[in-house]
Order: sequence, then structure tokens, then C-alpha cells
Amino acid sequence: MRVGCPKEIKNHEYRVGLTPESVRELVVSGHEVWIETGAGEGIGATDMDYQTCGAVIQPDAKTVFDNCEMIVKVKEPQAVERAMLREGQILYTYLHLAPDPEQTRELVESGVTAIAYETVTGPNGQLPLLKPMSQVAGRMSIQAGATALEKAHGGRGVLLGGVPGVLPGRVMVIGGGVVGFNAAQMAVGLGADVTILDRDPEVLEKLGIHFESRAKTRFSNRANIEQMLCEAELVIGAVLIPGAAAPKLVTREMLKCMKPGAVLVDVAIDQGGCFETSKPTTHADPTYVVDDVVHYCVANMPGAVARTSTYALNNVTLPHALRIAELGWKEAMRRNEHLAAGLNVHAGRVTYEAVADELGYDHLPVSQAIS
Ligand SMILES: NC(=O)C1=CN([C@@H]2O[C@H](COP(=O)(O)OP(=O)(O)OC[C@H]3O[C@@H](n4cnc5c(N)ncnc54)[C@H](O)[C@@H]3O)[C@@H](O)[C@H]2O)C=CC1
Ligand SMILES: CC(=O)C(=O)O
Ligand SMILES: [Mg+2]
Repeated sequence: MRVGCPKEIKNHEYRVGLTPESVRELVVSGHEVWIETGAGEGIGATDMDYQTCGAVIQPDAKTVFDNCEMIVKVKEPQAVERAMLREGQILYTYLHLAPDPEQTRELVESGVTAIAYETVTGPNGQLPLLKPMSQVAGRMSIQAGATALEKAHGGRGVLLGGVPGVLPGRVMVIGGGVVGFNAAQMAVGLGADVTILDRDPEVLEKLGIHFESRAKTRFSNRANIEQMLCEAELVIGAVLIPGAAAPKLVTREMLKCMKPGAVLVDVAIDQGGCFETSKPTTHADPTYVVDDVVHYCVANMPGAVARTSTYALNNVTLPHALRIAELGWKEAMRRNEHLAAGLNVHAGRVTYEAVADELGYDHLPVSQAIS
């Protein structure tokens, strides 16, 4: 199969879909790989590095999109990229369709076969292609929140760890999955006063066993969220209902009780955000203020630490890319139900139920798409 990888064009997105090392694995397996010139710049990989691994360098994205059977990317295709997709082509990348009706419509209209990293499953209900980026974003959320809490950045002027004689900042993490766990680890490491809320008792139990007295856990309901919001300096939004739009757990009304200069970091913004007042921001202009509360809502946080993120992502995306290239997407999905869970759009139909429900499409079950 001819596999293509364009340069990412989202604001301050420095990751790349394929590392030179991944290209080498594909080429050794008998595939051809076309890379847009400069695609690896953000991770310090030159065109020469890719060529040494067997890639063919192409001058622009259009040449790659027009001629490759599978496009491997990181972020959801931007409008100019969507216009280059076609029926019969495979798109393998993050999509986050539920909160994005425009992207969904254009993918449906293009006829492309779109596989979303974030809904590919693993054993025990895990999302292994989302996990490494959630680890990165969870860890970054505390860095981002700590910076936003500085007075010069509009924050309350609180050091999360405190100092001897002055209490640490209070960090509230809503959602105790991968993002929430990693956020809590960083916040605990800084010496902050950390509470994690989740609605899954098993998640709360695991967090309790791991953190012992270093972090508190609390059941997630309206009353507990409201009470904790009034006390928190930093709130991390880290909930997920796979493939679906994030539930709005913090309303605008609830911001009224928050301390002026408190910070909300909505990591769940890629699924629409879990705070009512969230709207996507970029690394170029990451924060805005609503009712004296600073909001950080960058939808591609891991793009800022592109080297770490690209390698972590390729570790989990490459095995499926190799199988798709070897067997074709249908046969690869017939043999692997976890990969099949990644199919979101195919030949003009929405194949992921939560996306179809959210955006009002008829749902075509994956089993029918691959039969
Ligand atoms: N902004 C960015 O750059 C990035 C965003 N993300 C996003 O972060 C979000 C979280 O991802 P993960 O941690 O990997 O998901 P996860 O599935 O590991 O964890 C989600 C947690 O939310 C909990 N939850 C669901 N409803 C809840 C509620 N009402 N109250 C409290 N907890 C609730 C679940 O029980 C689960 O423990 C996703 O939307 C993901 O796409 C991930 C990476 C980068
Ligand atoms: C998960 C995601 O959207 C990202 O890493 O950018
Ligand atoms: Mg206020």
C-alpha cells in the first residue's frame, strides 16, 4: 500500500503522524511511504532522515493526499485537508467528531473511510491510542494551570505547592481516568492539596489505593462539584464518555462562587469541553477570562511537546497502521474488533453510534460496513 503523511497544519501543532523509525517499519514490510517535505521539522526529523528510512519526499500536501491510499496524521483534518479526501481513501488520525458537525458533514460527503484513534479500544475498555496523549495532556494540565495562576497571566497569584508557613493551592480534578490520574500525579508532586472526583466507584477505589493520603477522592455529583469549585484555585476537566460529547458538569452559574483568578483547564475540550463556558483555544492564545475565572482550553495540548508526544503516539498507532497496510482496512477490522471500534465514517455513513446520535445521522453498524 502507498501510505502518505502530510505536515500538520493546526495552530502550533508540531507533531507528525509517522516518525522516520515508523516509516522504516512500513517500508521493510513492503509498503511505499510518501512524506510531505518538512513534515518532521517539529520533532527535529529532516527530510534526509525520512529518506534514509526509505520515504519518498513530496513537495506539498496535495501530492500526498491525491496519490496515497492511506493518510496517517495526528490532528483532525482541517478544512483544506478535508477538501482533498476522497472515496476509497483511508484516513487514520484523531477526529473527535461528536462536537464537530462541520468536520463530520465534510468527511461524510467526501466518502472517505475515517478511523479515529480516540475510539480504537483495547482489552478492559481501555482506549490505547488515546492513552499516551492523555498521559501527556494530564501532566501538562498542571504546568498550564500553574502558569495561568501567576498574576502576570491573569491568575490569582498562587503557587500550587505553597511554601513553609503558607498553605498550598487546592487542585480539583474532575474525571479520574488517564488525564485525571496524570494530572493528580503532577499536582501531588508539586505539593498541592489535590482532590479527584469520578463517578465510577472502581476508579475511585484504584485512585485511593494508589495515592493513599497524598490525594483525596470524592464521588462526582452536582453537590460535591459545586462545593469544591468554591474552594479550588485550579480545576482540571478530565471526563470522557468515549466518542460522545463531554457532559457539561460546570455551568456558568457555578462560576459565581469561584475565587477571582482561579483557573479552569478543560482538557476535555477536544470532545466539546466539560465546562459550559469552555471554547477551544490555541497554543498561540491559550487563555481567556469569564466572570474572573481564567479558562485554558487548548485542544491539542500534546502538540507543544511534539517530540515526546510523536514518539509516544507512534508506539501505539504503528501496529494498526501496519496491519491496515498489509490486509486492507476491512480485513484488518474483521480480524481485530478493537481496531473496528475506531471506524467512525465510511463511504458517506457514520459508523460510530455516539457520533451518529449526537449529530443526528443514521448509524451504520461497523459489522455491516466490513461485511
Ligand atoms: N486537550 C487535549 O490536548 C487532549 C485532550 N484529551 C481528552 O481528555 C479527555 C479525558 O481523556 P482520558 O483521561 O483519556 O479518558 P478516560 O476514559 O481515561 O477517563 C475519563 C474519566 O471520566 C470519568 N467520568 C465520566 N463522566 C464523569 C462525570 N460525570 N464525573 C466525573 N467523572 C466522570 C470516567 O469514569 C473516567 O474515569 C478526553 O476528552 C480526551 O480526548 C486527551 C489528550 C489531549
Ligand atoms: C487527543 C488529542 O486530541 C491530541 O492529542 O491532540
Ligand atoms: Mg467570581
